[in-house]
Amino acid sequence: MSRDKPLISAENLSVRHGETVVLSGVRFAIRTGEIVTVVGPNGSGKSTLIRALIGLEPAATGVVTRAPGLVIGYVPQKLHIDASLPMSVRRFLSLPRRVSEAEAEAALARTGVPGLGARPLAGLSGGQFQRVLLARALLARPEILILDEPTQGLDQPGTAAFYRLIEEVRRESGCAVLMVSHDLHVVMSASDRVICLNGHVCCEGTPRVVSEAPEYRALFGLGTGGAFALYRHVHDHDHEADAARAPHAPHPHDCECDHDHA
Ligand SMILES: Nc1ncnc2c1ncn2[C@@H]1O[C@H](COP(=O)(O)OP(=O)(O)OP(=O)(O)O)[C@@H](O)[C@H]1O
Repeated sequence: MSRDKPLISAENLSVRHGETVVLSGVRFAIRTGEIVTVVGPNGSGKSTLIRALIGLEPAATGVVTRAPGLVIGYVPQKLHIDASLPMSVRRFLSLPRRVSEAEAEAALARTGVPGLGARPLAGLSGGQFQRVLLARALLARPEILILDEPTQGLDQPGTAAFYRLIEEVRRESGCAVLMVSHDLHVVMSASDRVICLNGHVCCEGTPRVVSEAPEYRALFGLGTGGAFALYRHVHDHDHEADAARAPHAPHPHDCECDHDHA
């Protein structure tokens, strides 16, 4: 696959849920080897963007293009497992492609949960389950890994280890990584590019410096980071055209981007 051609791209992408415009005018591209992180407040359309890029949500306007035959390893934000489902971790790892015992165990070891193969899927802790989901995604040998809030359920050391693992996977396999995360200060050090979403692409850029700043507290209420001060902004959108955006979504001018919307 050419390094220059995007693996996935979108032009003027809008997505509706019913009458509500959840995303509007999104331009996006990710290329081989890049780690791109999507951040934004709750309800800002992050999961919707991911799902639209994969083809799980139809575009209301615009177009999404995926490289022909692109192998995607997707870890969704939520995967409901019926507690009565008698499925072992080992069997789950063989869906949809059958993998050998050795491959399955290597993947589990890689993601920090060796020896879990015989356990019932429904009996795993949240953190173990996330790691098993990642193991399954890696077994597909993806050209792009797409992770929607992959560290939910992981403790702090687990979160840091998870991002180190993602970087390792990228380094070794050269795959691209697209993820949604709220762990901004951790993500900042591991991402090549950050996209701030707020119903549209509010700003995007390369993380430069890690610092403490009030913007992050104002936006996410967590009091750490200040990651929004780190973005090198590309201000390529028209806030006047946002009239039709979701009424419940945060107003674009509420976005704590480090630039002047006037
Ligand atoms: N299937 C659906 N039907 C109707 N509305 C939906 C549906 N899925 C999402 N929405 C709405 O679309 C908006 C964006 O949702 P989305 O899940 O993409 O946000 P998000 O940024 O990923 O949020 P979070 O950080 O809470 O995960 C929200 O207002 C949500 O209520």
